[in-house]
Amino acid sequence: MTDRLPDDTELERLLADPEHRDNPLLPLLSLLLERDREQRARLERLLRISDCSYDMARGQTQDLLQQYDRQLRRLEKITRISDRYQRNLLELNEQLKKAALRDPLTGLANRRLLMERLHEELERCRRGREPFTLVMLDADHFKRINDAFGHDMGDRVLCMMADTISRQLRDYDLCARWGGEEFMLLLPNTGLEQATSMVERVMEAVRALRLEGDEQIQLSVSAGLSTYRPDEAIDLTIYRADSALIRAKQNGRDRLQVAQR
Ligand SMILES: Nc1nc2c(ncn2[C@@H]2O[C@H](COP(=O)(O)OP(=O)(O)OP(=O)(O)O)[C@@H](O)[C@H]2O)c(=O)[nH]1
Repeated sequence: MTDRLPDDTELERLLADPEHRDNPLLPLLSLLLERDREQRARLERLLRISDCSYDMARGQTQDLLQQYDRQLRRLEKITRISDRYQRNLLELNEQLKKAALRDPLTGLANRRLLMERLHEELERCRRGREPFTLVMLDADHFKRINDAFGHDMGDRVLCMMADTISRQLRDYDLCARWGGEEFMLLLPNTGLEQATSMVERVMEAVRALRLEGDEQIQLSVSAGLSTYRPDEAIDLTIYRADSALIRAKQNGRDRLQVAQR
């Protein structure tokens, strides 16, 4: 007798063999064979179903992983965009802040920045530092430049003047555009004598400026100086510098005048 189980065909052949026709177990064995077939068929079906659901589950997992990857890439992109956007906003904010404190034509400090710096200087003076000097500068006969060469050339001359004046100053001085063709210098820690020689240097530099295409035009500025008196209102210092400037103009222009006491 062999260990191997007979397969279906062999079993059928045995059961159909006339030799076993009278065997009382024949109907039972036929039934058992039938049941066995059914059980195997059921088992195969179950295995197929389980393979199928495994494939489905694997497919779904891959789909989810791909979706997750896509979301991750999208998120990275959004983060990059938002970082860039924030950086742009910060830069824009900085530029706006700067623009709010600068004169758009000459790039000099505007009145607002000047007033901020003046208040800082007042604080320093209150803490016992040397006083500062204010200088009001005004281009002489500027209307003639505009009339003779046009407003655009007038603008260029103002920029040249702004640049020339600024170059004569120290790092901690400030040159602001006060109005039209008027500039204000804030010279911290500077008494009248030192301020006077600085302004003479500024005036000399302006005189040396030449307009392209017209070497004959003589540019000049008039100046009014006033040194801050401890505890006075800043408006008063400005007023005295302005009055000195008016006198410089009245006295013939291209000169500096020191504020009277
Ligand atoms: N091109 C140009 N001209 C300006 C600007 N701001 C003011 N001005 C001109 O500057 C001139 C100032 O004229 P005035 O106040 O009569 O003074 P001025 O001709 O300089 O004469 P004095 O100050 O008395 O020496 C005017 O013609 C203004 O139009 C500017 O931003 N650009």
